[in-house]
Amino acid sequence: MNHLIEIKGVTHAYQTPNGPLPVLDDLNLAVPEGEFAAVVGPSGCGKSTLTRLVTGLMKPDQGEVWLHGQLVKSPRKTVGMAFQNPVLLEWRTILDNVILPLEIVAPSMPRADREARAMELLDLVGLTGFENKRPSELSGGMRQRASLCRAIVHKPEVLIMDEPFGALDAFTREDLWQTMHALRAQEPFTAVLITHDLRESVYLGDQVIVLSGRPATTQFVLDVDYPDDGGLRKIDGLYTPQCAEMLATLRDQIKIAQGRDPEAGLH
Ligand SMILES: Nc1ncnc2c1ncn2[C@@H]1O[C@H](COP(=O)(O)OP(=O)(O)OP(=O)(O)O)[C@@H](O)[C@H]1O
Repeated sequence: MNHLIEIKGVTHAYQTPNGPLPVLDDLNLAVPEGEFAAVVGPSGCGKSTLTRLVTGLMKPDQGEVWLHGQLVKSPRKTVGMAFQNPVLLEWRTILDNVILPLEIVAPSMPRADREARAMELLDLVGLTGFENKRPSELSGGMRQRASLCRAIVHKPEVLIMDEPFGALDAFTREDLWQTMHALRAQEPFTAVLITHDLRESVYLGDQVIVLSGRPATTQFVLDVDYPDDGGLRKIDGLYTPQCAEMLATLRDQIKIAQGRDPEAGLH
């Protein structure tokens, strides 16, 4: 199979005043082109560290990260990023914020073409009419929609998302989940989503990767078999026995990752 992202035997430790802090230990994962991988694991296990390695912002002590058949040795321009707090520039309009990656990756692209590309995405996420507003004039959910447009405007080879929906209320979050599927249907991309929300991981993921406690290794991989509704994933599907079973499996795996007994009660 053609894997767009391959992480092979990655081991990493941070150097701290108290000595090395091992964070990742012989971590392996592979994401095929066009697939959406959700990564879950105990708090502090090393999920964000993993994103820094995939984007080339850091080099692992051992092991290799491959993107599109190329060994990652330095920061990659062609990666899209979205974070919990959308870092939009207040002195730019929403349209100019979305255009920003094109200014870096495609400096010779005519302004009109950049605007057309950004407007196409803003339309897809329901932000037509807000393109000339400043970020502070938008709600948190709208800002996150704009930030998702900015993350994919330059058609990145991979989209990395670190808890992009974590700070949103439950209704807005579900709206954004559906927006993600709409964006993918329009222009397929390969994505890695870091999340603490197991329902989110199942709704959005083609595979869910459970990391062990720190130092993290790949503990379990769930291939998501979402109830099919004519090729569409509906939120209601989360409440079917099929999804309940996947969620129960993931909950048990998280307990194991935390060093708890899945058969035990709350404690
Ligand atoms: N630059 C750094 N220097 C030293 N230690 C670090 C550094 N960055 C992260 N750490 C530590 O490494 C561990 C893993 O951090 P990381 O942010 O990757 O975990 P995480 O799984 O994303 O956490 P959370 O689930 O809480 O968001 C944590 O204990 C953190 O304190």
